[in-house]
Amino acid sequence: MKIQFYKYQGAGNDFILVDNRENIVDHTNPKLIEHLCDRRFGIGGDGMMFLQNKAGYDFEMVYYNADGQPSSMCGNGGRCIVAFAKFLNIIKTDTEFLAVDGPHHAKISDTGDWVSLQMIDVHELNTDLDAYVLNTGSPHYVKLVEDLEHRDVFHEGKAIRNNATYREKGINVNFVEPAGDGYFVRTFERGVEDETFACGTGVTAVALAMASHNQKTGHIVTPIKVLGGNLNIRFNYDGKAFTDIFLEGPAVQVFDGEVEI
Ligand SMILES: N[C@H](CCC[C@H](N)C(=O)O)C(=O)O
Repeated sequence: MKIQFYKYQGAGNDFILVDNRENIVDHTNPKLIEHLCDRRFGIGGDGMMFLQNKAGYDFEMVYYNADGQPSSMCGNGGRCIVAFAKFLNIIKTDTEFLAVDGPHHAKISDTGDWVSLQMIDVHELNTDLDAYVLNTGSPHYVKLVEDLEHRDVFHEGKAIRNNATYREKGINVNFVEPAGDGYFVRTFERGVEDETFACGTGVTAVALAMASHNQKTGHIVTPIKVLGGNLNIRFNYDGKAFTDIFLEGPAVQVFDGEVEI
């Protein structure tokens, strides 16, 4: 069977999207998703998403990592599926959709390429030696480093993701250093098992952890540079809970096509 697919990227984190409102694709086949995400034998992507109908919401986001396995929340994927929903004329500039971590509100620019996605509130921030560990819809490890540009993020990130603490469930590993009035972040992503050009739930985790690290409270806006561009995180922090968290940035349709599945 041939299906229509659309390729999107959000700050270089890239995804294959399918309009599955007619439920034509059985996406419970990890080998198929893994093949389609393969950058040489398939379309290529950090993950794959299916837009589906859901009573009470504009749509449902079903997300898989590049390894073909169902995943926790994908922030950049959430921003891209909102742009996809606008492209499909399902929404205009505001939306409420359902994802694996619950309902999400999002706004999209009239031009359809800038999306502000509300993330779940965060009430727990733990530490692991000198790193921070928190869940922003996906689990994240955040470590302040120096000379990030020259660090071996793949091997250092892979080692942490597979150590005795995290091996079983995995974790996304974010390395961060101050840059301008924000931060530079590089991420080794679970389920991609490689460094990606951006990680939305990851930069969100970094912004929250850095507010706590610097003991900043109130309404905070954190600009973050990633390999694939720039993202912005806005949130409220009272010293305990992080609320009204928005991940903002570009979401661009790169190409579309048909693929035999
Ligand atoms: N790899 C992540 C999910 C995708 C996260 C990332 N692409 C984002 O933008 O949040 C995990 O397995 O937890």
